[in-house]
Amino acid sequence: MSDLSQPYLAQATTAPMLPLSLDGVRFSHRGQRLLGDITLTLGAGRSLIMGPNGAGKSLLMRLCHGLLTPSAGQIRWNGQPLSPALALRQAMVFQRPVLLKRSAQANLTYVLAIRGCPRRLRKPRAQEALERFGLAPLAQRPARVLSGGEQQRLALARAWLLAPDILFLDEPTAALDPAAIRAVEEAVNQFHHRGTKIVMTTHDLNQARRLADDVVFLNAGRLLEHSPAERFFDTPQSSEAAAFVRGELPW
Ligand SMILES: Nc1ncnc2c1ncn2[C@@H]1O[C@H](COP(=O)(O)OP(=O)(O)OP(=O)(O)O)[C@@H](O)[C@H]1O
Repeated sequence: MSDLSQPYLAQATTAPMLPLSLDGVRFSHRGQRLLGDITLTLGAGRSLIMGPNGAGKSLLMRLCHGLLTPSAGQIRWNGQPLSPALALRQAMVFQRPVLLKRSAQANLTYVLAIRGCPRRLRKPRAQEALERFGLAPLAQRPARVLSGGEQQRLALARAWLLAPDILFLDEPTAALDPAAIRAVEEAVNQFHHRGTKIVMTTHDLNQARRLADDVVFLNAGRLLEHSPAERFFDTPQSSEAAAFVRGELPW
């Protein structure tokens, strides 16, 4: 009997993916520079991307995840450009998760099937993930009628089965109530304790204080600061970050 808490690995490569490094990364649209030039290195741990509305947080994550292509500059994973094999080793969870019109359990067995997990292992593995994220009683419920917090945890359970080296989360707790926020934070920490690199955006300063190992602070498409969390919150280096930490920049 295989250990269901261990990931089903179908990766073609297991070479370390970190550090994630951005060198002069720029993103322009119709001649307007929306982000740039970003030079940044992210190592292990939980990196929280913060900044006011429109700062470029989502753009930065989408570029790193490979959903967008930089207009200039380079993104490297341990020195390598993103390849299809490396892309399989990262996952992204959005504010409104994209779920299949099937049961919660079937959303999970589906990704296992796609990744080549043998049929007999799919349901037990899906069940383990549902239990891990407190969703076991909802296994047969259509995923799309789950509450916002439940959908978010289902998206995390699905990511868990993919055993990503890197997990990107774009405002995963926006519009959730405090209990649901805590549940998502606990889920994020389960990934962290498994050794998954977390890159996450949030507007919630308290959440960032609870989760962050380091903070990337963007304002108006520019990188103003990348610091260990304690330093960012205690002695922000720029006046913009200081205003943001005091809650004086519009979110
Ligand atoms: N695909 C795109 N095409 C054109 N403009 C875009 C595109 N995506 C984002 N933008 C613009 O780029 C800027 C940064 O957007 P982004 O979504 O990254 O901000 P954000 O920091 O995540 O903001 P918020 O906190 O409001 O979610 C915004 O002005 C946005 O309108």
